[in-house]
Amino acid sequence: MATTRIDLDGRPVKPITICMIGAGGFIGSHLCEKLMSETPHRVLALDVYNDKIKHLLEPESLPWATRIQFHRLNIKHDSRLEGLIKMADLTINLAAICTPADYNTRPLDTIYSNFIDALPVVKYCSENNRRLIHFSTCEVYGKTIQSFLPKDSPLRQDPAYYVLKEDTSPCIFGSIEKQRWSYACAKQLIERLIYAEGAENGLEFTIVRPFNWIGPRMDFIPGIDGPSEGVPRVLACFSNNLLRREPLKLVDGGKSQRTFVYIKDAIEAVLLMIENPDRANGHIFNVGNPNNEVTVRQLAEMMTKVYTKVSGEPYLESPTIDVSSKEFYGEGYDDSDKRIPDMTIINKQLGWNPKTSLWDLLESTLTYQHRTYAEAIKKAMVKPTAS
Ligand SMILES: NC(=O)c1ccc[n+]([C@@H]2O[C@H](COP(=O)([O-])OP(=O)(O)OC[C@H]3O[C@@H](n4cnc5c(N)ncnc54)[C@H](O)[C@@H]3O)[C@@H](O)[C@H]2O)c1
Ligand SMILES: O=C(O)[C@H]1O[C@H](OP(=O)(O)OP(=O)(O)OC[C@H]2O[C@@H](n3ccc(=O)[nH]c3=O)[C@H](O)[C@@H]2O)[C@H](O)[C@@H](O)[C@@H]1O
Repeated sequence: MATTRIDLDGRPVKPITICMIGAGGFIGSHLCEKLMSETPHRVLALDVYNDKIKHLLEPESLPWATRIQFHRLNIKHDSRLEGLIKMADLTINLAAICTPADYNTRPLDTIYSNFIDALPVVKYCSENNRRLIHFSTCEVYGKTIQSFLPKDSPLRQDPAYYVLKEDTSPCIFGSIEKQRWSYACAKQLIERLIYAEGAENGLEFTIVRPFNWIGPRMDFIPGIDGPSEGVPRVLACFSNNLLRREPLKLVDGGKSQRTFVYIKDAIEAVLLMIENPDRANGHIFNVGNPNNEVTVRQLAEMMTKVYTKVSGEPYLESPTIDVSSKEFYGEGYDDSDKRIPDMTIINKQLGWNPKTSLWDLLESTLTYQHRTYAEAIKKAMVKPTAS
């Protein structure tokens, strides 16, 4: 018998129905796993694909079979959307094009996916008085103020110029021809629309700004479970290079900095938002791990060390190679220099803090990558490619 769940204020948590749009993706699949295995909540899982949640949908004998339903639909044009939102107490919208390689090469699809396609979701929630948790991105902060200071300015050491805070930090993007920022700008505008729906029409909303969540099932390995010319996010790119024993490509020397958080830590934060509406409604939350900051070059070096450990394969002589962003992503690329989340608001509202170090999260993730892909890659590399 499942024990009754208690919220942060000691009150019993009532089982709810969640309409999860984009449930078949990286974050959605981990969120569905958590909800099914640890809570009594029900999930209407909406997505175009369900490969990453198939293990939750079959067989019928699974203990949670009656609590999760998959609906294959594209929210761009599907009349079932409003009905599914009305059937649920809460809608979580994860649907997006969210791989940087698409932002400057498919800017229209990126803007439509991250702004236009989200409009009906917000409208249906507001008109039907349904709570919304919307996934934005830490990319809405763009570049830090520090990155515009003179190289030798002592102010560069002052956190006020680089720590990113939900209620005070500006959004600083590159110029219009830097089409990389099509995604972040679309996310910013949907945030502003949601915030306005809250202010003017009383929409109960929470906005999540993930700071580089990484773990198993993130994106795809090109040529194995995704297009061979596809360019996924950095974890999958570097995993692919390691699996194929190729040098890891460092865009513009890998100087950019990121903070990475383990997907399983981040999902705990989302569950707290789900089960503590009084503490989460009306808030924007940074969800990241400020203690896990590395440059991309340091990430490559650490992943190489961890991979050698989990695979038992020897080091490569030249583990990395520098490439220009123009060569790697094409015209219009630009980058965030540094992403350190301020944790004040999420600490105060939800008492959440990440636990897993970068080394540990890479060890479990690369163990998964090696176990899942090593054989398939070996076969693919032996088989001559079709001439
Ligand atoms: N993973 C991260 O670290 C991270 C960081 C910042 C922001 N985010 C945001 O979190 C959300 C989820 O990210 P993710 O990493 O799980 O990405 P993902 O690409 O793995 O998942 C997105 C899912 O949405 C689905 N989808 C997209 N368009 C759709 C449509 N029109 N109709 C139905 N389904 C559609 C896709 O099929 C996919 O399964 C996105 O909004 C993304 O911008 C993620
Ligand atoms: O995950 C997030 O929090 C957000 O950031 C990501 O943006 P970014 O971190 O720039 O995406 P990656 O593709 O993971 O690139 C990270 C860094 O690694 C670099 N990189 C990537 C791939 C590679 O092979 N080599 C390499 O040097 C990129 O240039 C960039 O500086 C994506 O925009 C979204 O998932 C999300 O909005």
